[in-house]
Amino acid sequence: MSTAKKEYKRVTVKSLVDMKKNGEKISMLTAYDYSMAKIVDSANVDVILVGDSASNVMAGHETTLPITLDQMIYHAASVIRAVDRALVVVDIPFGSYQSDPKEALRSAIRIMKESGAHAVKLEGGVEIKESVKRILNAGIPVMGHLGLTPQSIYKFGTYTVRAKEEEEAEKLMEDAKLLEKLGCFGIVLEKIPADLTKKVSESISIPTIGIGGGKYADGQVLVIHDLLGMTHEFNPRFLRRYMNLYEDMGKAISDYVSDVKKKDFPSDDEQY
Ligand SMILES: Nc1nc(=O)c2c([nH]1)NC[C@@H]1CN(c3ccc(C(=O)N[C@@H](CCC(=O)O)C(=O)O)cc3)CN21
Ligand SMILES: CC(C)C(=O)C(=O)O
Ligand SMILES: [Mg+2]
Repeated sequence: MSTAKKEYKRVTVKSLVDMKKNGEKISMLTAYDYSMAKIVDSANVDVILVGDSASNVMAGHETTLPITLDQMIYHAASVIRAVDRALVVVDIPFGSYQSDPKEALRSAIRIMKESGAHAVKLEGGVEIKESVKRILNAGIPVMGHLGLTPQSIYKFGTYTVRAKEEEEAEKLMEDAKLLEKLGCFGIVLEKIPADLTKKVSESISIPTIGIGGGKYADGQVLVIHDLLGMTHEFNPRFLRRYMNLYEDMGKAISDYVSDVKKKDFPSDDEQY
C-alpha cells in the first residue's frame, strides 16, 4: 500500500482540473494529524482536506464555529509533515475571513506560511467575492464550498438538504459560476440534490467535489473518521462506512485492559 506513492507525481490544482477534463473522478478525505495523514496519503487519496470539522471530530465541539485559526494551522502543519503526494487544502475557520477581504487574505497567508499548505477553502458565494479575489490575487489557490455550509448553521437551524427550492438552486448555480470566473480551482457541494450537482458540474470547467451531492460530482469527499466508522452517532444517508472502528477499537482496548488486570500483559517475552 505505502509503496505505491512513489509511482505518482504530486497532485496540483492543475492536475485536478485535468482530471475533470479526462473524466477521472477525484478522491478527497479529511485528515487532521500526522499519523492519519500518512495513511491517507499513502493510499493515494488525491486531496487531503484539513477541515474545520476538526472542531467536531478532534475537539468535541457541537459545531465548526469554535475552532480558531491557530488551531487550524496546528492541524495543517501536522498533516503537511506527513504528505508526499496529495494536495493539501485547509479550511479557513469561522471568524477569520468574514469581517473584510484584508482579514481574509491575512488568514490565508498565515495558513500558507505557517503550515505549508497548498490551498485554502472558504464557505459561501457572492457574499465572499472580494475576499476570494484578494486571496487569489496573492497567488493562493482557493476552493469554494456551497450548499450546506456548516459555518452558517445558526442561520438555517438544521442540517437538511439545501437548494431544493428553485430560487436557492438558481443562486447556487450563479455562485458556482462566479467562483469559477474568479479563478477557484474547485468547489465542494455539500448536501444538495443530485440533479443540481449534475447541472452545476456540467456548467463549469472546474471540478465539483460532493459530500451528499450525489454521483454526478467530479469527486467525492468524506470525513475520515466517518468512513472508518469512528463516529458511530453520525448517520446521514450520504455516508458509506468502510469499517466499524468504534467497535473494533473498543474491543482491542478492553482486551488490553483485561490482559493487564489478568496479569497476562506483559509476558516474559515482553519485558527486559
Ligand atoms: N463527523 C463529521 N462529518 C462531517 O461530514 C461533518 C462534520 N463532522 N462536521 C462539520 C460538517 C457538518 N456536516 C454535516 C452535518 C450534518 C449532516 C446531516 O445530514 N445531519 C443529519 C440530518 C439532519 C437533518 O436532516 O436535519 C443526519 O442525518 O445525521 C450532514 C453534514 C458535514 N461535516
Ligand atoms: C465536510 C468537508 C467538506 C468540510 O468542509 C470539513 O470537513 O470541514
Ligand atoms: Mg469545513
